[in-house]
Amino acid sequence: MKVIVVKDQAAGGKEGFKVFKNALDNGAKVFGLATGSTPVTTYKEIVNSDLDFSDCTSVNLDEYVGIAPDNDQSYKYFMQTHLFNDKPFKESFLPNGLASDPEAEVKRYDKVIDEHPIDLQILGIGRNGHIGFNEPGTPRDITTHVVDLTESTIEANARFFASENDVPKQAFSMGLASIMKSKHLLLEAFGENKADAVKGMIEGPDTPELPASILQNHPDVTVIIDEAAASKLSKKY
Ligand SMILES: N[C@@H]1[C@@H](O)[C@H](O)[C@@H](COP(=O)(O)O)O[C@@H]1O
Repeated sequence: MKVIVVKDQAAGGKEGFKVFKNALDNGAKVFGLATGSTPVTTYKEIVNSDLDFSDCTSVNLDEYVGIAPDNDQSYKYFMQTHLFNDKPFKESFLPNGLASDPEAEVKRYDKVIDEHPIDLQILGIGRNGHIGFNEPGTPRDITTHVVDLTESTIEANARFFASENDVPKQAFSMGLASIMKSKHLLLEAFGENKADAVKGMIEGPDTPELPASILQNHPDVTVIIDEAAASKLSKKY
């Protein structure tokens, strides 16, 4: 893993932007995208740049079950407002939170990923070490699936909703096996509440109990963290 420690999230956004620019300059056409507070500074740098994705495809990591794409809590809405309105892609894929047949939706999304191999996938990390919505204990050979969200994730994501009760209890998520197939991975983490997960991911045992530790097995991972998220690492990077 290439670990880059920056002062704060704003600086992290500038480093993240460089990774996107470099991928585009080297011919990347398919970008795996993530939501949450973590990637927003990277998306902001992209929006304020002259990077052009009109010839590219995006494939998002996850979406809540039961939420319509135009609902302002959907990940689709998040992507529109934080990136797509300013930087349109040729085509953009997300799981459909309203799919009436979840099994068929899972299959459809696996096909999307197979037909659009991801060149660069950006990831955040949950406080419990989840990536996408692959919670602790998720089998590592899993592709797209429906996840029952853990209490820790529901509580952490409640800040985006009126109350904790409004947070959906399930989500569609790209699986760990799908994520690991991406050519290049960029994981960002900012803030002290990510420090334990970051330590486990980089220095801890490679275990399904900390899903992000699977990245230790990927040949091309860039990790961008701020000083607070790096504060529990024993090695200096
Ligand atoms: N499914 C998302 C993840 O993709 C995200 O990385 C993580 C961290 O969120 P945040 O970036 O807001 O800290 O939580 C959510 O549950």
